[in-house]
Formats: sequence, C-alpha cells, structure tokens
Amino acid sequence: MTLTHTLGFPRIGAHRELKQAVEAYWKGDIGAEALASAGRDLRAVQWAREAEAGLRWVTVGDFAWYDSVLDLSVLLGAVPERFGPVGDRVDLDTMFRMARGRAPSGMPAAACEMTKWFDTNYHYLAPELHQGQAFRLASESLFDQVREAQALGHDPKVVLVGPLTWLWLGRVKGVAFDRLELLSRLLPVYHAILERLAALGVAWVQLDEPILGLDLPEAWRQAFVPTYNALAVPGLNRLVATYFGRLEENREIAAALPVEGLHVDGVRGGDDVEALARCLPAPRVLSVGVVDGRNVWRTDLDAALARLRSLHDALGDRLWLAPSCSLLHVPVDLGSETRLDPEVRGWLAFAVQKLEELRVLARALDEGPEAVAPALAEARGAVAGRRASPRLHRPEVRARLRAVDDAMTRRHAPYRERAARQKARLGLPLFPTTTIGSFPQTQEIRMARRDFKAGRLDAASYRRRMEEEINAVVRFQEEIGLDVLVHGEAERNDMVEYFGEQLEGFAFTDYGWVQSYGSRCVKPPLLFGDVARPGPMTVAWATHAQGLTQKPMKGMLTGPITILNWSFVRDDQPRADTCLQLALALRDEVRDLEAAGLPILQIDEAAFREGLPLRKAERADYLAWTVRAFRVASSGVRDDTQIHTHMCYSTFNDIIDAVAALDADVVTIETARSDMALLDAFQEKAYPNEIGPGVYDIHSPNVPEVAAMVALLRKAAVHIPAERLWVNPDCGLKTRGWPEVRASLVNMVEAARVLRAAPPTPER
Ligand SMILES: Nc1nc2c(c(=O)[nH]1)N[C@@H](CNc1ccc(C(=O)N[C@@H](CCC(=O)N[C@@H](CCC(=O)N[C@@H](CCC(=O)O)C(=O)O)C(=O)O)C(=O)O)cc1)CN2
Ligand code: MET
Ligand SMILES: [Zn+2]
Repeated sequence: MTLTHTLGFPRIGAHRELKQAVEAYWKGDIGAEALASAGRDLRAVQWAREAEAGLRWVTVGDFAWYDSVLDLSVLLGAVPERFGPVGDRVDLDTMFRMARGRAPSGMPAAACEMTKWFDTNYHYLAPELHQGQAFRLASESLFDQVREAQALGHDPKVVLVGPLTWLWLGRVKGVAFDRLELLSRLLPVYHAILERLAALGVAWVQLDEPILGLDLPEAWRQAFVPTYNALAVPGLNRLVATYFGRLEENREIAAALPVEGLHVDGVRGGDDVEALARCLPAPRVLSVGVVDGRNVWRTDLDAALARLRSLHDALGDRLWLAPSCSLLHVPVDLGSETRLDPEVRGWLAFAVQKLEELRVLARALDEGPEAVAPALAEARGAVAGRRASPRLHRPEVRARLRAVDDAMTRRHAPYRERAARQKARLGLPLFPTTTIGSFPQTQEIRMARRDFKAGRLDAASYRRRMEEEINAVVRFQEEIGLDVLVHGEAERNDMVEYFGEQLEGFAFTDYGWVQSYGSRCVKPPLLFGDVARPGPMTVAWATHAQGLTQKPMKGMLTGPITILNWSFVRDDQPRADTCLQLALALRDEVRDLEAAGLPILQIDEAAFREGLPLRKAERADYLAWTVRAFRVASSGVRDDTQIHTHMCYSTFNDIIDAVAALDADVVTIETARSDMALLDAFQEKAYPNEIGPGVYDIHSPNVPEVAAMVALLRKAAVHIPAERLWVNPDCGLKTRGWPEVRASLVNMVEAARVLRAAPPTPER
C-alpha cells in the first residue's frame, strides 16, 4: 500500500485560535493552564484531520506556541545567559522571553534574532551559539505531546529540525568560531531525544534538513553521513526531509545517508525525485512531495499520477506520498470560504484539501485510477477550467507589458543631482527622522473595519473614522518633532492584501490565514489573472494627510516584488511577467501621488531578499527582473521627488549591488537586532545613496533608550557618511501599542538631536 503522511500541518487553527490564546496569555487574561488546554484542543483537532485523511501517522512536533525552531533550541538547552538561570527544565515564560523579550513572568531581556525561514514569509528565532557551548535535554514538551497523541489513539511520527540545519541557522555570539565545531556536543543530545522517542514507541522520526537544497561548504556536506551514523537508535526509523530546492550536488549525499528514508521536494526539486528513485538502495523509503506545500492551486492529479506511476513501479511500497514541504505555508481549510467567488474557489486546495489529494493519488496507484475516477475527473475539470478561464487574460495589460522600454526604468538625473534638488525642496536637517509607515493598528481600528466590511458601518462613516485616526497620527508626529511624516496606514488590513483588494486579477479569502511569526498571521491574496489598476488606490488618504501639515508627507506603497512574494500567485506564466504587471500598476499610482503633491514616496520591498533563490546560480536572473520591475514602478517621477524603499529581515551582503541598482534615493533597513552588523554590506562605496539603518527593534515591546540609539547611530556613521544617514525604527509600528510607540519615538527624536549637537567624525 502506498502510504501518505505530512511533513507538518498549520498550527494556528482554522480561525486563528492559537493567536487568540497566546495573546490572551501575554495580556494576562488567561493563565498557563488555560493556555495549555487551548494547545491540547488545537492539536486534537489537527491530528483528527490527519487521521481522517487516512495518513499513516499523525505528525507530532509541528506545534509550537511561537516557533518550532525556538522550541527545539529550548529542548536542546540552548538558552542564552541573559534570560537568567533556568532550572532543569526550561519554563514557558523563558521561551516567550526568548521570542519577544518579555513574558508574564521573568525579567525583560533583548529577544533573540528573528529571521526568514529560507525563502518563505515564515520567521524563526535564530539559535544563539557560542564557542564551547554545552547542550542538554531541557524540555519535556515534545514527549508530552507524543503521549498526548497516543492517548487520543493516534500513531505519531515526530518531526524535528535536524542537527545540521539547526546549527546552520544558528547565529554566532561573542568570539567568532566555526559553528560546525559544536556538532560533536550537539549529537549526544539529539541521540538522547531519539532514544526517549523510541522508548515511547515512536516508530518514525522525521529530521528536516532543508539545507541540503543550498550551496553548502564542503565541510558541511561531509558532516552529513557521520552525523546520521551517530544518530542511529535501535528500533527507530529516521526519515531525513529535504525541501524548497534542488539537491543538485548534494544528491549523492542524500542518497548515501545512513537512514531509513528520504523525503524530496517533487515540486521545486526538478528531477531529484526521479534520480533518487534510481539510486536509493532498498529498503530505504522515498517520500515524494507531490502536492505543492507553498501554493494554493489544486494539483493536476493526472500529471502527478503519470509521474508517480513509474516511481511506484520501481519502488513499490517504498514510495510514500506527501506535500512538498510542511503545510505551515498554506491556509488550513477551503471549507471555511463560503463567500469566495465559486469559480476561483474551484481552483483551490488548502491544507485539508491537499491531504485529500494525497489520498486520491495513493488510491489511484494502489487500486488503479478507476477506483477514484470521480475525484480525478473533478480535479481535471478544475485544472482545465482555470487554464481556460477568460478571467485570466487582459489584452491591454499584455500590450502594455510588451511596450516597456529602457527609458521607463531610469530616473532622469543620477542620484547626486537628484539629492541636491530634493534637498532644496525638502529642507531637512542632518539625521532626518522618520518612521517606516504604519502606526499602531488598534483594536478600535480593526473593529471599525470589521463593521465596515460586514455592512454595519457605512462607507462615509468608515472614511471619517480612518481620517480621524490619520489626523491624530499626524498631530502626534508634529508634536514630537519628526521630520518626515507618514499617514500611518490605518486603512490597511495588511500592506499586501490591501493593494490586492484594489487591483484587478486578485481574489481574497475570509480565513486564509498563514502564520508569519509568533501570533502574527497574514492572509495572502490570490493573484490569479492579469493585473490592472482600475483607479487610484492611496491618493485620497495621502492627500488628506499632506493637507494636515507643512512638513513633508511620505506617500506609502507596497512594491511589486513584495506583492508578488507575499501573494499566492498564478503558476501559468513566469513570475517575472506577473511582477512587471504589478510594477506597471504601481507606476501609475506613483505618478498620481506625485501629481497630488506628495514630495516623498516610499515603495516597500520588504520581501525583496526573501524571494532570492536559494541557489546562487539562479540569483542573477531573479535580481535582474526584480530590479527592473522596481525601477519601472519608481522611475516615472521628477528628480525632486524623493523615492524611499524599505527592507526588513535581510542579509544584504549577497544582494547589495542589486539594492544599489534599485536606485532608490533612500533605503531604510532592519539592523537593530543584529547590532548594525548588517551595515557591513553598506560601506560607503557599495551603497551610494542614503540609508536609514533601523535604530530600534519594533518586534519587541521594550522601549529603547536614547543612549542605545545614539550608540547604534555612531556605529552606523563609521560605515556611512553622516550626510547620508537617516534615523528611523527597524520596521512599521502596526504591531505595537501606543504607549510604547510614544515613548520609543520621543527617545528616537532625542537621539537624533544628540547626534546633531555632536556629529560623529568620519573615521576613514
Ligand atoms: N503580508 C505581510 N507579510 C509580512 C509583513 C506584513 O506586514 N504583511 N510584515 C513582516 C512581519 N509579519 C507580520 C505579519 C502579520 C502582522 C499582523 O499584524 N497581522 C495581523 C493581521 C492583520 C490583518 O489582516 N488584520 C485585519 C483584521 C483581522 C482581524 O483579526 N479582525 C478581527 C477584528 C479585530 C480584532 O479582533 O483584532 C475579526 O475580524 O474578528 C484588519 O486589520 O482588517 C495579526 O496577525 O493580528 C504583522 C507583521 C513580514 N511579513
Ligand atoms: N510600510 C510598512 C509598515 O510600516 C512596511 C512594513 S515592512 C514589513 O508597516
Ligand atoms: Zn519592515
């Protein structure tokens, strides 16, 4: 029999129950016992769904209150010293303090660094590593969850990130050293974990090693076989899971791993699956990720079956079926979407539906396609229907795409000349202060929007409510003395979904939530067809805001690459084409904002780095079409209009030339959690324009001290001449509360004043 399983399932619940429970606990509305009970309920529902779908096991270990990499760090006893002495077992609030700097109990401390999980919009907390670090088994939570699943009558497969990927994701603190040195200290703890799992009767453990899809240094490649030799435990089977990219030169390593099974991404892995099916020695299992875990379109089951049939012939029961990666990256259940356009709905599959697709495929292999003929026919109809739908195509958009020429990708004058004109127009001081765009999205704002969308609040009242919010935000910024103001983005549910809602070619869900980090979720819009802008999207709000102040107002847009990367996008044309369609729509918006009198426009490209291909060989191509798209969106303006862009969670070393090639007048970036280390890439010569290195971390509720921000800016001034430095937070303030925002920004403006009074002297 062909067995099916899943690498992981969304942990947030179909209606974000996890978010509600965790946030209530942080606020003190519920205690640890109620939180624990909410977790048990969520897991019970999730396992029931996996069991109902006929999976061979339920997956245990994919649940986490905040992040599963963080949970693993806790399990391994990798808790940084600043979180204080921890007992034999690390407690819940220590874990929450590592994640966000504070918890209902325990002293606040700087949170661990949070960054993107490979090329997804999911964030993990980076393990902190230091030379000579000791590890120990420091949590019972995983084993408790195994028993919990067993008590519910399920047979669990446990998932953990593997030791090499965990180390790879780690950040070295203190003295620089090779983190691979820690492997020998880490393996005994992994071994102990596996022994505990074997003792509980767990038959299979899935160890995720997605770094096998990266260009790895030779020493790391060589470490794989010895690592898995060291992790053999009698009676326990190990499935090493790879995903997100092609194995390429690491294929042989994967095939040689001394483990009982291997999972390979059948969607992004090219012909890895076929190659491994030929060389993987029996009795090893090959788990094939046939169903896309990263997108929401229904699987072309005929095509999948055609591909699987020869694998099935070759491997027999050694062939397992799974989604390409964990289903963490897709929404939970299409069944919740009662208001979605029925035609579009028919094209989709969320996590629950993807498990069903696996069941159909497995039965078709085992019993022949006749056994599942109605399901196959339905899927065939859906796939063909999407391909043939007239709603996908707009000839005028296609024509415009063909007409894009090089002139559309260039500003009139080079940066130096533009800077002079912008200076004359804007009259900003040295170290100009600004924010990244959003101000707190309060409960009241969200309630008003909910009432508006539900028809309980009319459009005029909603508009007035949002304008009042803008008025208050502008007044506040003037009062504390910020130099470049923003309108605060109150009217936006999300920086991507908001634009999707105003463009043709998109559809939306009500419950299509996907975890981004911790309790924060996003609802990626569905980009299914050619993109067009029926009318201005932000001009009315921006004009209202500019009318309230003499200070420069910064118009705020989300850029084409970020809309692309944070939507579920069509797979029937190259992403580059879709991106350029978005760029053309934004170019029109940019020009409308300029004509409306906005002197500064920010085009956020928060997801620019995230979308960078994992393999170096594919990067130049991505950077070429993304840079072109950004320039098409941003270049249609006068020289004295200042273009900003913003990027967060980025490592810039490998993309600095491309960031420079965007030719934005100002780029604001995330640097505070990494103590300005990211600025190395921006050394004067590498980045020619202005830059705002974030001076405090907005992902933590802690208020930054003036002195700390002054110190960070002095550090920044070592790399970048003071005339080109801006002062701003790391990112938008939408997730923060007003009290912290007030205190933090007052301190930030003060930090800029301190620096203006005693400017740093350049160190050359
Ligand atoms: N797409 C995207 N990706 C991103 C970011 C981003 O901003 N957008 N930022 C970076 C960090 N990631 C983030 C992801 C999410 C949030 C965030 O704040 N999400 C909100 C949801 C935002 C949203 O869509 N809100 C809706 C309403 C959602 C809602 O819960 N409404 C309630 C009512 C109000 C309430 O109870 O709060 C309801 O309908 O019942 C709105 O404002 O309209 C959340 O999880 O809480 C922040 C940062 C990286 N990736
Ligand atoms: N302008 C956006 C904001 O401030 C940029 C956020 S980047 C994730 O919210
Ligand atoms: Zn940001």
